[in-house]
Amino acid sequence: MSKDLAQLRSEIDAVDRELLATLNKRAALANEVGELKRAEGSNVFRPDREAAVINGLQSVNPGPLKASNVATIWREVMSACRALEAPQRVAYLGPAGTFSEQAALNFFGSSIEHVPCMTFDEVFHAATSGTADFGVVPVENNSEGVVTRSLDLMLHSPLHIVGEISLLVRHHLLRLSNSLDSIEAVLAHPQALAQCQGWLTKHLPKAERRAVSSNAEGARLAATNPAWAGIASERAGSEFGLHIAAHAIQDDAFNRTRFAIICLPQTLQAPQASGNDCVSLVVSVPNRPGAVHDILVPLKQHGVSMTRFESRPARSGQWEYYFYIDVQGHPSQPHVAAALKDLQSLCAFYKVLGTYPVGE
Ligand SMILES: O=C(O)C(=O)C[C@]1(C(=O)O)C=C[C@@H](O)C=C1
Repeated sequence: MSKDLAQLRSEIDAVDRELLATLNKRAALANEVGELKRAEGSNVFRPDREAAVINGLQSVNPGPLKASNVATIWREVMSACRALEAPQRVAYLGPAGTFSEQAALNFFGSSIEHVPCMTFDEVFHAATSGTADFGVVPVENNSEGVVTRSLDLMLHSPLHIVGEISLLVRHHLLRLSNSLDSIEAVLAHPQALAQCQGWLTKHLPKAERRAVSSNAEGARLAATNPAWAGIASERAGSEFGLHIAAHAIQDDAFNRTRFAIICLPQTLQAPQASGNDCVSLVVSVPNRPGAVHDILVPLKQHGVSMTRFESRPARSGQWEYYFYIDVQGHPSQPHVAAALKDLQSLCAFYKVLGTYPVGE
């Protein structure tokens, strides 16, 4: 005879108690690891170890839990254990409810100390000055291209990139009512206004588009005036008590943003090779014909794939540029090391922004 609901629930209760005892045993072990690390002065956050834990469990997972469930659960378990060792402070473009905050939570799990900042400059400053251990900044959107301020700030920053994460970004039109009538202004970050420009032109041609410091800030302001609307996430909408007047208004249905995880080298050194890695560089070349072509030759010669090539003005008053280049691989691989060495010898300026596992 099959079990009834009460029986099944009482079995679930018993398993939950076993799980709780086991999780606490794990947390106590992590506490001991924390003491060891404090004694030797080593880093608490070890993303390479966390990835190995998750991969190891996925490889022996008999189901019915899916591999992705295993990853989600253990990311949170390790986030909680890590916070017992030492809470990791993470700076991002706030206020609460931004996609940057979501990216921080997806990467570190929810047991972090939040350091919301007003601008990207402030995120860099927080991570450089020690107010935060890590920063999370958007670097690229698949429909709008690079986030120029983040790239410009990386150029002279002592921070390096230790990880990346990409998010599917769905923008909603949020306001105090759920209609599209009588909207005088739409307030959002310039990137979001750009990502929704087609929809805005079609549905709200008369509304002013007002750039503000973040989408969540736009949502916050929209909650103060019934004639204003914001463009932001569902979370920002609930945070400020707004209705979704129009769902998913971004022009590209597969609108994704890539975020970089940045920190001082003493907080976390470049992660070891994971098997699927990326090196981010910024270089400039002497101002002569063919110089840009020349720097690509070593990559071809050593069989290294380039996954990104962006240029930014050098602001020297001349027509000079910095080139942001991502290549596949890890410098511990001889062909990657050889390609980078040859490339560096051709550059007037060469800086490795980071070596890190390719994100989801
Ligand atoms: O193995 C470690 O170094 C730990 O600190 C333990 C642990 C974990 O919970 O498994 C926690 C934090 C680290 O980022 C990696 C793993």
